[in-house]
Amino acid sequence: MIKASIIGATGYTGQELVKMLSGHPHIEIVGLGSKSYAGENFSKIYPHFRGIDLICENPENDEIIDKADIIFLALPHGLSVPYVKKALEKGKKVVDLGADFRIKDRDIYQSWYKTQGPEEDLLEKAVYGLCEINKEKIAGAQIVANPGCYPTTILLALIPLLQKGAIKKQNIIIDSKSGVSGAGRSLSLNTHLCETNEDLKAYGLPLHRHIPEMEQELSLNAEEEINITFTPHLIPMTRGMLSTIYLELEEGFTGEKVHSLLKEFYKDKHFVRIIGEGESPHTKWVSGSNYCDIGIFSDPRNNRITILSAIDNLIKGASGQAIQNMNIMFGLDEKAGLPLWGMYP
Ligand SMILES: NC(=O)C1=CN([C@@H]2O[C@H](COP(=O)(O)OP(=O)(O)OC[C@H]3O[C@@H](n4cnc5c(N)ncnc54)[C@H](OP(=O)(O)O)[C@@H]3O)[C@@H](O)[C@H]2O)C=CC1
Ligand SMILES: CC(=O)N[C@@H](CCC(=O)OP(=O)(O)O)C(=O)O
Repeated sequence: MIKASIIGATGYTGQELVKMLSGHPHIEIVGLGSKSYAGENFSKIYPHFRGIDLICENPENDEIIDKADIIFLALPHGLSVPYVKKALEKGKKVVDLGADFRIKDRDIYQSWYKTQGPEEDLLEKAVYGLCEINKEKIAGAQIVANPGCYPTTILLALIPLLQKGAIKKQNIIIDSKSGVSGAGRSLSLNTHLCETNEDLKAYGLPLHRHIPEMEQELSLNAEEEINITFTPHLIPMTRGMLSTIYLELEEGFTGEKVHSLLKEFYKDKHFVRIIGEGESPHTKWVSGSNYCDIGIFSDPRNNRITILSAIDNLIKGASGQAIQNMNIMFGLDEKAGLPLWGMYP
């Protein structure tokens, strides 16, 4: 069995990791790191885990890293570096769910996140963990930077189209919606029931911190500097994310061709489902699952297409993708430990 520790286990993504890893055929959970609940039984924090019998421990004690083969970091950004350093020194593998290792240009990271981030030599070791695109690199990585939730929906839809030259590389406009669990478990007015229920708002304007992550990966795949327009919205749902992407077609391409191109690109990639042309994905179809569902609408009057991409922000947008990355890093079946289907209704 491969031994796993989760640091930040008491957060929303942390508890999703516990849920899926505890049913994983090749994994034994050996450590749950929590500063606020060290010494407490995990099921006391989350009673839906009654019976799991795992005690949280202070993540600053080296033991949590020493006894594991893989460490999942599910911490707010700015906190991962010391844990990653320790893990790498001890020859362990790491999947970081936060943003600290995603952006390759340190100056860009520091200006958007207002925190130091990793030094260049450490940063260089990290692979961007978008499983369907970077599988070979992930397989050889010791540290994987798990993508952000919004970037997961958007990059999975756009990268194949940029690689095949199907869309104009500029003037990409994206409108995304996220459930409230995307903001994590900590209390804030923004996530208060009375403030979010029956409300719909854009936030993070004018420039949300996921923009540089998306522009980095899009530019890499387009071999040209790409700037996007991106507006995220908060919707009164617990989980789920839908991105609506407006694109101009390159000459010779139609919505139908783009649909076929995406189908072909993802035909052997289990967790991305290209649905019928003219069909909109639902967040409910992917809720509780590791799927990303992508739909396409043609707009021939304007020579545009609209792409819709849906995930569960806590699964494909975070903990499910993190486990998929771990499976690739250890040469396991990519689907191992991940739910076959989501929750419905
Ligand atoms: N929620 C989502 O949909 C997604 C989240 N992410 C990213 O994943 C990471 C975790 O997110 P999420 O689970 O939502 O966050 P939560 O706020 O729900 O949980 C964060 C966890 O970090 C721990 N923590 C907080 N401060 C410290 C500290 N100073 N030292 C050590 N541990 C600390 C807390 O545990 P304790 O107090 O018990 O120590 C808590 O369990 C973040 O970087 C987030 O941006 C990525 C994609 C999607
Ligand atoms: C609804 C909500 O607040 N969502 C978060 C996205 C969380 C996330 O997954 O982003 P990182 O992994 O990059 O931290 C936000 O917009 O900041």
